[in-house]
Amino acid sequence: MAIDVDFLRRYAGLQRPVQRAVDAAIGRFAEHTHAGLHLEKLTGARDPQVRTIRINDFWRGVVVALGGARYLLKEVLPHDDANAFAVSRVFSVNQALGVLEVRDQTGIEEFAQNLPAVPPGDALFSGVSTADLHRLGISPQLVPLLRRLNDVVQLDSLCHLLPKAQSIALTGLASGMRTDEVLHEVSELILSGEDPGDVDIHDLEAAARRTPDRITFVSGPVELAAILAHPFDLWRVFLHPTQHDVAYRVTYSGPALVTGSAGTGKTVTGLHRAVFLAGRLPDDGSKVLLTTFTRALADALAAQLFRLTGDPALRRRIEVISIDRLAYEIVARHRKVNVATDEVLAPLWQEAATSGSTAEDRAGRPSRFGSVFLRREWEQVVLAQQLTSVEAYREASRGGRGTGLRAEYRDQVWHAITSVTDQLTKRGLSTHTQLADEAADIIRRSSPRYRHVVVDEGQDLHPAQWRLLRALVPAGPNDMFLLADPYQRIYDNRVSLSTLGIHVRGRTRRLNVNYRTTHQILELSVRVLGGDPVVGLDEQEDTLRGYRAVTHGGTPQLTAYTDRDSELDALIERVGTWLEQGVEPHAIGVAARTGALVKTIRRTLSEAHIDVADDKNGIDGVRVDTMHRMKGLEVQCLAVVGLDAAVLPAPNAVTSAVEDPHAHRQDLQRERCLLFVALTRARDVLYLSHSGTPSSLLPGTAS
Ligand SMILES: Nc1ncnc2c1ncn2[C@@H]1O[C@H](COP(=O)(O)OP(=O)(O)OP(=O)(O)O)[C@@H](O)[C@H]1O
Repeated sequence: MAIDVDFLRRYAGLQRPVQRAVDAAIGRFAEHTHAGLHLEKLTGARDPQVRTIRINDFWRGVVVALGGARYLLKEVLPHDDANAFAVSRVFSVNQALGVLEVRDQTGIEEFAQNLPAVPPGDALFSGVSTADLHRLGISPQLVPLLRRLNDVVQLDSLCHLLPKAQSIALTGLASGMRTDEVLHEVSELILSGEDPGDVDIHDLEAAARRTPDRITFVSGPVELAAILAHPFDLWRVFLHPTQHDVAYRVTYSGPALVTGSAGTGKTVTGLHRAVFLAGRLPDDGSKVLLTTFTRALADALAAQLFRLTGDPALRRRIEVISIDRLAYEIVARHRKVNVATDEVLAPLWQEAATSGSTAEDRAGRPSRFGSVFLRREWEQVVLAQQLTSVEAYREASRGGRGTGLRAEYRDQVWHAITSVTDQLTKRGLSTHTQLADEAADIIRRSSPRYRHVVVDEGQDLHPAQWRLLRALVPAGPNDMFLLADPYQRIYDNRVSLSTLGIHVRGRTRRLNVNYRTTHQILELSVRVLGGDPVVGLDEQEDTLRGYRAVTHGGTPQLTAYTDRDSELDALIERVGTWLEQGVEPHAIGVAARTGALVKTIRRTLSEAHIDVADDKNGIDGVRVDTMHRMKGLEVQCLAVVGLDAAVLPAPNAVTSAVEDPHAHRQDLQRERCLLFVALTRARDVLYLSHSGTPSSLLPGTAS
């Protein structure tokens, strides 16, 4: 049995007793078809393969016979609507794309009757040959009618009755595109450019299997019940053809990298991959590691995994844990671990920056390096390359770290760094990055722990974390499945996987369709990025060509206030309106650049009696967080506030252009990515505000 996405959407909206009646009817239907009983056909049906089944006195299901004993559950509708639907629809295979299509045949016939005759030579498609229409997947039965259209207004009315692919193709042709351009566009939009292989227009089942974004096959009642239990989570069941192909490919000969910008379903694809791999593991205790950047994201992954598979045996084979936690646990099995928190580290770096030796700058003045510079140098150069001596540091390449450092500066920087690391050693403290390398060493000395690893949010991992991941799984087919978006890199880790022994060449795939945000929100978010090229984990320049959203909505609103108080008053009103409109508190988010501003907003909303979420204490409410902590999450309505020139880009996170122009550009780009991450968390509604001068990162303001 197969299920259509329309059926599931409709089912989700039914009252529970009706849902139960649907469940029972499907059960009876399955038994009857197994017993070889046939459903009664409808008189006057345009397509003899369409039938209906009784749910109760008021509701009926619409079913399509795909051939053999296979049936597609297409719809569930009130009695009369179900009959009208079933009588009018025709199911067929698109001869160009191989996907299953449905058209409103009765509607098309009525349309044809009302169409005025067209004088010969004046027809809309007179310049397009029948062979070309065929090549584009237009149903042969439609061609005589298409020959009678003489303008795009008529075409628009007809398109509502046609399958999506055919309506896209005809609209493209009517707009003056060439046949090959239209074919390319349709194939991209419907199949993501995949080759459908040999198409048999009589094989409805094969066509249904080529339509995984609309149709899913279930193996039996258990799987069916699991799907019906969560009808809103369409992602669990319907994957876009590219997502499907990427997640369910039987073998990648080595590490595979899936890129795609915000909301393209990387996480969803990674979850499906983890389940697919787990399902193929022998029952000998082997495991899949599913890991990500932070604990909050790992918790979100675990919750999604729980919804994706109800099979406890499968779930046991997938370990979901953040990379920091994993490193900690591995090391903690060998020695007592105390993690150096930011509260401990910040003053240490501050002290290193303000005391210790100085070197002379070019003008002969004594100079020191700032704490942010020193800390980044330690993480991005010293720890990244595992440098353990000043000699090694003097020789090290500082690729991506801005202008060069003279030898005497390097000695000074090394001295400052060791003053901090000595302190850490003395106090028995380790940072997460240090723990990752220590854990990698431990694993290398023992043995790999997993058969496969799946890594989400890979763009922000540190080389030490990649070394750990590499050690955790033996190199070979399907060893590593990596998901990353270089446009969402919001920390400073610039990694080349190949230098870390992770070779993805020839195994990179791209997802382009954004399922989360509206076209309007995406358009604004992409403008924030500013068009500077970014380099991915595979060292290739990334591009946003083809990146698009499938839904439309209102234009994001940017509002200016003279001061913060009025901005926050407006925020209270905005959030209040969303709540009044029935948006659940946890589906509302508020993001700001700094922790201080987040604190103020939390307090302000609480004082206005709006519940604010508190994960630590399990309190549900509006999620108010920094842009960094919004990474990977999504909400229905989002307010991004405090977008003032003085706050974004954050002055303390951007090296001055005078000090280091290269680092300055990189820092600005990172701040842009951060704003991009924040804006793309919004599903339906995005509200932006600032006090005083707006941030230069907002489109339309000078940068
Ligand atoms: N094939 C699909 N059908 C329906 N919804 C989908 C599909 N794929 C993804 N989605 C939905 O789109 C949203 C984004 O998916 P997901 O979080 O996997 O994207 P992502 O690429 O990991 O995003 P980001 O990088 O921004 O965190 C989710 O709400 C998800 O349920």
